[in-house]
Amino acid sequence: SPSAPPVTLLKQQCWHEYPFTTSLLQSSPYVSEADIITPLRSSTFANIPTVLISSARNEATSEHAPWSYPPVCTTILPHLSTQLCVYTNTSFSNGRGISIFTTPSIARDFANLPAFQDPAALLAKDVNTNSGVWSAEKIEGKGVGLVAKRNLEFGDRVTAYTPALIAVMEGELSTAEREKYWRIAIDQLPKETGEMYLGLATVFGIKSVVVQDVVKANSFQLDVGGATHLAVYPETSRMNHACSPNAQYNIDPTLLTHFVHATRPIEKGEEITISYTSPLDFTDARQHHLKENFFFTCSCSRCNAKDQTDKVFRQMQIYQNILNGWDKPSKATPEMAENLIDLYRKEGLEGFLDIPYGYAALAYNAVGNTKVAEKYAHAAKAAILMKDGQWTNNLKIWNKLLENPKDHWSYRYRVR
Ligand SMILES: C[S@@+](CC[C@H](N)C(=O)[O-])C[C@H]1O[C@@H](n2cnc3c(N)ncnc32)[C@H](O)[C@@H]1O
Repeated sequence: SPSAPPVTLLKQQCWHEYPFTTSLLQSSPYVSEADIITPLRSSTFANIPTVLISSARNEATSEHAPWSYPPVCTTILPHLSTQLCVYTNTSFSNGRGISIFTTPSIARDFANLPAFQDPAALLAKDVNTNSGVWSAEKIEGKGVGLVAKRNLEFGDRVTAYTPALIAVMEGELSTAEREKYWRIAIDQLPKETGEMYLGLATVFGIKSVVVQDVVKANSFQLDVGGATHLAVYPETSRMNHACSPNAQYNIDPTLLTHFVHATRPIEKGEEITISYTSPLDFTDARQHHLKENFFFTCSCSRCNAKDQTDKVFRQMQIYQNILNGWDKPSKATPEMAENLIDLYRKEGLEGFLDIPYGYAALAYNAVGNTKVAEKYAHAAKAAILMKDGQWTNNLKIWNKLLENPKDHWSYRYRVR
């Protein structure tokens, strides 16, 4: 009979936890209100090592390949024990260009990615091509947002873009120093890309630190070379937040590309939204996160129906706890997993269905119904691909079950 180590196995797999570790729209720690109140003074530079800026506008030479200019670097920073430099490739993706502020060693990691090594890889996936399904328009109370130009179905692609700027997270430079480097990064970009960047929304509207202000309002987290970077995708950045978003995003780190897909039918003229915070949280926590990090008060349908939303969320947690418990006897049933799926749908959480689909796959397998278990394992995989992309380990969990559901630890576990 199959071995049954479910509790520890689930813990190791942590699959029930991953909604809380999704890479969210990232609020940058840079630029604080203090920067507005206290004008930047020369004393800000007091403890900063002398900056070695080479002439940034030299002719491109193979000496710096794949970078179009000689890297512009700080001195070795004490805590990082390395320099940080601006690297720009102006011909990246058919002349869209890209600038990266990172360490020399991580810059080499970037340069080795398929995004740089294999331009056909971006073309093959139609990256940086206008999908024609959205337009950027003014939305009452939200600034600019993306609106559907035609009806969209589940799974339709909305956007796929590479960033204009990627900057490593560090706490060593002062706001003024950082701005100096990041400004070079933007100035070295092709004109159109640089202008698009500088036209994006800001949080504080402070001209002297505009490059960081744009990052504050618009960056996504991207992990490369073992370090967290902030990335700004100008077109995608126009997408506003909703706690029941109709689109879901994932970032492919090998292509540096941010993909967005529709998670339910979207009508022509409807706003296309993603979630900036975990929608699997109580309303106060979501509101707090949005206010603290993105400086707006969310008035989406779920926030406006706080009592109802929180009541449903509580019920979802109860179901999930039962379905995730593998002690016997158990109250978990396939019907409970079906109810959980319904609640996710009713709350407009179609982009997060990988979780209840996963519970359903296990709940059906646990009573020996391998056919329906397989159906839900496939559905969980499709949802994971949309939410976490193809590189996530979470796919392996369901591939394992699909190899042979009868050999899986969960098979008939609750009827034995
Ligand atoms: C990434 S930008 C989104 C695009 C932005 N609306 C623009 O005009 O470019 C994030 C900013 O948009 C605004 N925003 C996003 N979602 C919103 C919402 N649901 N309600 C109000 N403002 C929102 C906030 O000012 C937030 O800091």
